[in-house]
Amino acid sequence: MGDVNSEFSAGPLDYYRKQASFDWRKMKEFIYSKEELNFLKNAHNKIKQYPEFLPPTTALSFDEERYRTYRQSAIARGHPGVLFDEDFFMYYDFAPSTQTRLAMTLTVFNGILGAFGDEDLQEIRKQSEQGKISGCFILTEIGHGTNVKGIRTRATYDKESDEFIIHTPDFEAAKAWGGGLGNAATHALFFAQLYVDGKNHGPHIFLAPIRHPDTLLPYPGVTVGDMGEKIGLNGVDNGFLIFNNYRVPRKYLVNKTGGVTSQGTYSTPFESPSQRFAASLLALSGARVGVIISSETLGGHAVTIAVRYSGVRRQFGPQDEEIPILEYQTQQYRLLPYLASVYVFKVFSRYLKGIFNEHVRIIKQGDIHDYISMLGIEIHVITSAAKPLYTWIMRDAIQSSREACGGHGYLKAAGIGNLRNDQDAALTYEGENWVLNQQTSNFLLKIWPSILEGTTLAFPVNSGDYLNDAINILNTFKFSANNFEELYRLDVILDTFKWLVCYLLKRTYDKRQELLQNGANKFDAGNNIQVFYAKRLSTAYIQHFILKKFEEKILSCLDTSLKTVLERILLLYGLFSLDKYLDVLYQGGFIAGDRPASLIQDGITEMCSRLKNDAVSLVDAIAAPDFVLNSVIGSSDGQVYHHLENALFSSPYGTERPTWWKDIVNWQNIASTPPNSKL
Ligand SMILES: Cc1cc2nc3c(=O)[nH]c(=O)nc-3n(C[C@H](O)[C@H](O)[C@H](O)COP(=O)(O)OP(=O)(O)OC[C@H]3O[C@@H](n4cnc5c(N)ncnc54)[C@H](O)[C@@H]3O)c2cc1C
Repeated sequence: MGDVNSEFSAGPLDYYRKQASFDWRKMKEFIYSKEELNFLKNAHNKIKQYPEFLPPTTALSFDEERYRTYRQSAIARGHPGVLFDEDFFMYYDFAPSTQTRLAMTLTVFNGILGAFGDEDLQEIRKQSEQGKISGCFILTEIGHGTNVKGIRTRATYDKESDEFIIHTPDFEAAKAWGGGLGNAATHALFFAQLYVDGKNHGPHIFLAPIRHPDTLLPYPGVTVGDMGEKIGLNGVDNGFLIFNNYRVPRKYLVNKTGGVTSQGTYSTPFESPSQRFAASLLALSGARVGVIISSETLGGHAVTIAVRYSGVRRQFGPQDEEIPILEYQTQQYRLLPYLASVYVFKVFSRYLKGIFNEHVRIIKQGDIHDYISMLGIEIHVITSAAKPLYTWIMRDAIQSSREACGGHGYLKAAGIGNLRNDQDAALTYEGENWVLNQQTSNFLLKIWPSILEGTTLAFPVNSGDYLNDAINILNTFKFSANNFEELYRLDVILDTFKWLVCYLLKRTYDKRQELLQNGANKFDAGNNIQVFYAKRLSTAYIQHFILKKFEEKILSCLDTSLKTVLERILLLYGLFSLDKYLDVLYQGGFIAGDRPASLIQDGITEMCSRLKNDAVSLVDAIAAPDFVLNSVIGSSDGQVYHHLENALFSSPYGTERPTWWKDIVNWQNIASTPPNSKL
């Protein structure tokens, strides 16, 4: 299943499959490139051959889960181009712990060495690519995460020995959370404050060998351990790392953004420390693109399970016969806007991956300043707003899917709980969502005065072109729809978002000026505009761009049946998103009276109802194979009760009497046991 050449088994989902207005195979081929479909098909065929990738038959202990993930990672490493592909981020559809591990140990570790390390470090990168060593990347410390400038690990240059002395002054300065570090990493890339002759040049990236590759024992001067059990992603060995005056050669400073000569002279190609720092952080955009694709994939799994279950599960009905719960307006509202989000996000992630890869290509051919070129900055601004939006909406998609499946959705065998726990970490890593959003809003606030002065700003990938026309948009744009026919036009929704961005930008900027004029310092003024101003600005900015890219995708569609359903998807996603801004639309006078809000809200339920009969085929087009979804209630044959029965009867806890059954019979013995006595 999942392959365009396969058929679904006949069963309870036929009712909806027969009503679909389009061919799910054509939709699949429209959303994914041929290359990606081939990759996924080969990857699925391959992993099916390994028991490590098949769903476990019993619950795994912490150590078993670790070992399983490690074995999966090793198998994936042994099949480059088949099970993972660094360039295309295509391995996100199965085994979230393994993907995360591979992303950190291969994509990020090798990517940073490749982009920022000079010739001396390329040998280490090659060894990592060949699997001779295992890397990790650690920015975070126990006491500092988002505030990278506040980290306290020190790297002091020692001219006598031509080495850096790496030191962790106390536990709060221990490097923390490194993925792949807890059990396995032989090498760590990490941020430390660079000191030369007593002067601090700020956080720089260093490399250190930390464990012997043959014995995995830490080198003297290194203490390394595991962060312990987490609420998800337990296959990933997130670790901590402490250095005790540990020495590494000078060449282990990853030096393209700033280096030290053997005479102890520091130099950087950048004009200011803040530019240098920005360039090293901009390089992390790639990992964010990975998180974006991963969360849209996990959200897609959850929505697939819930839509299929809703097509089969029946409760109540107008007459004797019960109806599928997908027929209920509430069920549609709880699932279909998220299904639409998954579609819109899939299209945007693929676009983002494309511009990111192109940027990396430019950097590889150009020089280090390309990181802070307008293209690099625009990509950073886009990923900084997209990562929070994707991960929050997919969190809601997974949670709503869980609830929409009722009690059975709460079973581990339903497959949604694991998705929720594994996806949850994405809200925090690669930039904590609330803080990351500020990167986008800060950039927009910075350019607002130039916009007011009439300077034309260039956006290389056109995410904010319309801002050059902001004054006109604010003065002339008004909500133009008076009825559904006028509302269901893509330009109406896109224009509304343009207005929202301009209005929120002006409002956020003005609010900050007001705070400053009332005596607030810059730090406080920046903090006190976040909740209802800057955060919503950042989100509106990316919503507009995502919608624009989906509209472009629709325009490229030549199949009328696909086009109609894609337009409905865009309208549903757009209206669902706009509903969250109704207060702003009223405040700014973009809409007035009760009609526009009713139109938008009725439009949402109307679009849900129009997409209802297509929902099962829409999930069929994006669904992972059954063995990947691993859900008793969400498999493609729709045989919910049959799979549920099998699961209950084959469970070791199913029909067996527990080994401690005598204690149930003689419960009074337990109750009368004196406190503190041994079991
Ligand atoms: C599963 C997992 C894997 C990870 N893997 C890695 C890894 O491989 N390498 C690595 O280096 N790190 C990794 N991390 C760490 C992760 O990157 C950090 O947790 C993240 O950057 C947030 O930092 P923090 O935990 O110190 O939170 P803090 O920065 O302390 O933030 C805590 C809270 O304070 C708020 N806050 C902080 N500053 C501000 C501000 N200026 N304005 C408003 N609110 C603010 C935040 O929004 C957040 O809610 C991982 C984390 C997890 C959970």
